[in-house]
This record gives sequence, structure tokens and C-alpha cells, in this order.
Amino acid sequence: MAATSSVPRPGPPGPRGLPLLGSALDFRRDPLRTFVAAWRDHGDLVRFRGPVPVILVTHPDHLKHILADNFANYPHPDDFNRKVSVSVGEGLVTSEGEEWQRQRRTVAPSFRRESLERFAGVMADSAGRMLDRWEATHRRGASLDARVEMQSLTLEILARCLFRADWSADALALGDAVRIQLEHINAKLISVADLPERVPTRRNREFLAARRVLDETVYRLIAERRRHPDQGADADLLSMLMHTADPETGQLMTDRQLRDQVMTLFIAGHETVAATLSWICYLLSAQPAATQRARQEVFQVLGDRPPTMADLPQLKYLKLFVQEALRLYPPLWQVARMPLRDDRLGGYHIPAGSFLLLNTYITHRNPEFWDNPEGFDPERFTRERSAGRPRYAYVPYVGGPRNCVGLAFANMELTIVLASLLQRYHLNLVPGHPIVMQPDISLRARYGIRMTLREVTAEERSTAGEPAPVVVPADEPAPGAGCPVAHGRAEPQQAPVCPYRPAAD
Ligand code: HEM
Repeated sequence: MAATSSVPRPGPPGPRGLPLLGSALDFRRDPLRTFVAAWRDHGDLVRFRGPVPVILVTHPDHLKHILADNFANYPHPDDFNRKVSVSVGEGLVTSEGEEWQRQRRTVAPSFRRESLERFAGVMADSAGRMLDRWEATHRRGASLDARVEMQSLTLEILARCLFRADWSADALALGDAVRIQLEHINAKLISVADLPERVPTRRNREFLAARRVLDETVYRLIAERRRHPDQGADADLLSMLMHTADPETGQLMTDRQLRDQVMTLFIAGHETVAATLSWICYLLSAQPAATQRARQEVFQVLGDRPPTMADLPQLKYLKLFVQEALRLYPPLWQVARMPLRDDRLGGYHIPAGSFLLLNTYITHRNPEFWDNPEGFDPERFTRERSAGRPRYAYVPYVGGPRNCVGLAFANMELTIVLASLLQRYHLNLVPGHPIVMQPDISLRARYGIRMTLREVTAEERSTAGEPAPVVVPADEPAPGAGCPVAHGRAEPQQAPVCPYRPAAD
């Protein structure tokens, strides 16, 4: 479908839409449904008319061209950076060109796998404390909302990793303030008539108050660190960022730059993981066979003890489970880019300044690259079954130089929390609870995910130790001769996992 020809065609096909408005009303009503329908009708590149014309991009070859091969030509749109920077300032997400390169080489070392080991304990500890709190809910026979639970868990983990122990005193105020920042950015990004923050609407006043709380707290924590440099350069992410000099210029970050990076990490690293974990909770109920297999692996590898970073390579099926959850529910389901210069994509002319939306949700469900794309089938990510699949067919963290800097952190957190959940509880969706996707900045469950709990029994723990078939994820070294790898294809799962339905407005 990603054909090219020597003479560029004027522009991709697309729906006519309404006079002047084009597809604008459809986007407002239901963006995901509008994109999916247009992709089915028109193919891998679709042009939407309207006040802000949009080009939808879904094919792996086109994603590779934009994200990797011709990456320097495709920054975020100015409008995106302007709207997000009211909260995060000039951090990694909102900077471009040389300034972005400078920030990336200063921030990336703190997120390398070897720097992250110290955070595994925090992740397991926070997950354990949440599961202890769930005891009361379980005893009352009540239900809980996995989305709400995962939001507070991921915020606590991120804040503890950023600020170590200093977090607890500020937990309540920071939690609310971060939530308000996220909601504000979300509202700005989807609104056409976006009012500047100085206009005293209720939303703007609430946003500015929350930003003041965050600024005051973050600057205070930075000042405390500067007063006590003896606390260690690697105690937490804030210390690591403070002590990492730009390898090219030798410069350290100023207070303002540190503040912007901390805010960026809160915004980029909290809701994304929370959304994924809440979909994982849903899958733990909807996919009993895969869940049973994952639980079996957890008890074989860990028994009852908390997971550590050293355990992660052994938790191979959990890795596949997480990969498959991110395929079906990529939290950043679309990312925006705007070419600086005219370009050519799939044989079509793409003028400079076009608004491109790279829709990973559709890429992840394209039957050209995925068998039974709506099915939950973790083993599609084994080495054998991944052979021949284009690298850019799977892009939850996008790819190329500007991929997610928190990828290793996120994967570690997702696996540790999943393992902790499996050790303690069976999660069951409350019968009749509607599961409806809400495609905001992140892909959330519109009505939350209401679940009841059942404790894993001692008997289940002791019988879970039978050896499970070994699987080899695609990005791990090839097994040696005679390795007992399961090469068979998984049975297609019984229930469709795509809970996408028209919005119930
Ligand atoms: C499941 C979890 C996550 C997913 C799926 C995810 C996905 C992504 C994606 C798709 C981008 C590219 C956005 C764009 O270019 O428009 C991105 C960028 C970024 N992510 Fe993540 N992310 C996750 C978790 C995290 C975490 C835990 C952190 C940090 C603690 C983080 C920090 C960042 C930052 C700073 C960027 C900007 C990188 C740059 O522009 O150089 N993310 N993420």
C-alpha cells in the first residue's frame, strides 16, 4: 500500500467533509472513529479538509521516513510546542533543533538501563503498598477503579524516583497540581479557540494556581539539593539531572532548566504509564488464559518475593504481555509532526507546514502486518513470529532519534507492577461496566475500569510452579541449540479485545 512513483501526486485522497468545516466536526465528535473509517476508505495516507487540514499517516514505511530517515525535517508543530510549554516550559518535549539535541544528550544518561536499577525497589515498594491498601476494599467486597488507582500509583512512583523521600510531605498538593496541568494541556490541544492563560476563566485560574504550587515545590527541592550537595549525585532523578553536564559543552542545567525537565517528566511519564497499566488491569480480567500463564511465570521466577531489576530478563512472558498491551492500547495513540521543507511520502507531495498526525493505533491494528489484529496474542512478539515484520509496524514509543527517552523506565515499571498484581490478586471487571476508549492526549478508558478483587490463594501459589513453555522475545539474543523454545502459534483468544465503540455522548 506504500507505493511510490517518480512524479509526485498532488496530495493524498480523503473525505470531502462539509463546506468550509471539512471533517472538523467529526474530529470533535469522535477522532479515533473518524481516522479509522478514513484509513479504511482511503488507504495509508489520508488528507482531511477543514480549518486545520490534517494528513493522517499510518504505514510503517512512512513512519520510518518521518521519525528516522528524514527526522530533522519533521519537528513537532509550533502550535503543539506553544500549548504544551505553558506548563512544562522549554523542556525536552517542547524544544527543537540544536536546543533539543543539547537537552537530549544531558537527560538521556539518567534514563539508561544501568542508571535505573536503583528505582526498581521504589516501584516494587509503591506497588506493594497499593496492594496492601486494596486489602480493605477486598474485605468489604467493594470494587475499585483501576484507572484511578494506577494514576495515583504512577504519580507516586515518578515523584519518589524524582525526589526520593522528600515526596511524601508534598504528595497531596503535587498530585492534584499535576492532574490539573494534564487536563489543561489536554483541553488546549483539542480546542480550536484556545484562550491565553491571562484571561481569567475558571480553568485558567485553576491551572495557574496549580502551576504555582508545582513551581514552588520543585524550586524548593532544587534549592535544598544545592544546599546539600553531599546527598549524592545519583540519589534520585533530580540529583542525577543536576549533576549531569552536557558532554559537549560541560555545562550543568540552571534551576529554570531543571524545573522545565522535572515538569516535562511529570507530564510525559505519569499518564502514559497509568493509562497502560489500567488497560493491563482490564486485560487481566478479559484474558484469563494469558493471565494464568503470566501468573505461572511470576511464581516460578519470584515466588512471593518482590520483583527486582535482575528478575526482568527471566520474566519473558510478562514482557510479551506488556508489549501486546501496548500494541492494542498505545497510550500516545497519535503524535504530531510538521515538515519544515516540502517532502514526498508514498508518491504524494507533502508541502512544508502540513499538519501530520502519525496514528500508531491504526498502525498497530493493520492486518497487513498483524494476524488477527484485534486479538490479544502476546506470543506474536516472539522471535519467530516477529521475523519479517517491519520495525516501524510497532511504535508505542515511536522510534528514531526522538523516541521516548523514558522507554526503559516505563518498561521496568510496567513489568514490576504487573508482576506485583499477579502475585496478590485476581482482577475481575465488574459485570456490565462499560469499557469505552476515550482518545484524549492519551488513550484512556472513558468510564474508568471498575474491578473486584479475589486474593491469590496459598494453594494457587504452590501449584503455580509447574514449568511453563519458554518464550523468546524478538529483541533478545537467539537461543542456543537445543533450547526448549515454544515455536507454536498461540490460539486466537475467544473474546474480541477491541472495546472501541461510538462515544456515548
Ligand atoms: C507506557 C509508557 C510510555 C509511552 C507509551 C511513551 C511514549 C512516548 C512517545 C510516543 C513519545 C514521543 C512523542 C512525540 O514525539 O510526539 C515519548 C516521548 C517522551 N517520553 Fe515517553 N512514554 C512512556 C513513558 C514515559 C516515561 C515513564 C517517561 C519519563 C519518566 C517518559 C518521558 C518522555 C520524554 C521526556 C519524551 C520526549 C523525548 C524527546 O522529545 O526527546 N515517557 N514518549
